Amino acid sequence: MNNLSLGIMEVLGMSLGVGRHELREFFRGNESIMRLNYYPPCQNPELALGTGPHCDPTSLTILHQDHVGGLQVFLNHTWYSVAPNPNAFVINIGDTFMALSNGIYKSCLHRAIVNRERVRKSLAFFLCPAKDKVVKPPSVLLNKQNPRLYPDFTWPTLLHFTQTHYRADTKTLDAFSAWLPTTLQYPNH
Ligand SMILES: O=C(O)CCC(=O)C(=O)O
Ligand SMILES: [Fe+2]
Repeated sequence: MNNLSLGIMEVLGMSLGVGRHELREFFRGNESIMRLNYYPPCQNPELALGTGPHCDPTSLTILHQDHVGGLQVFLNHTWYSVAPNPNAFVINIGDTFMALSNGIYKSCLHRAIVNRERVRKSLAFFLCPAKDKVVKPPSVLLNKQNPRLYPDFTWPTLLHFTQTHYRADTKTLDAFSAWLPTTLQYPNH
């Protein structure tokens, strides 16, 4: 998974015009997380969600769904189901990569619904930068027309923010950018 995520970073780096090695290098020694989600059957699936709407605060998510299905993404005011395919991964951009690409790649709002009959499992690998890496876009992505959108930060600070101050949604990076200067002023915040 780690190798695959770094390979995807090479492709994303090439698509951004920053070259093949820069992002792979950035994620060297990464602090990635693997999570198994287990969704039991639910008597009232229309009243419950398996995972509520959120954007992943991490950099890149590689998600494996089993054959049951339940992942949905939000696009143009509509929730779309992502067809389950146990032979494929779903690749999701997270907020940290949105910041790293200076907003060129966008994180996407998604959720998981439950159903009445069947257990569902999904496996998610989240690529996250090493603790001390400062998240800032490569300089080739910045110019007068494309100024910095987000401040410098490190992954543990964003993780702390989303775990204790804010439920990750489409506005996480904006809320984080507003909150960050207050923590520098009051470090125990
Ligand atoms: O179970 C799923 O399909 C989605 C899970 C998810 O979004 C997450 O773990 O961040
Ligand atoms: Fe997610």
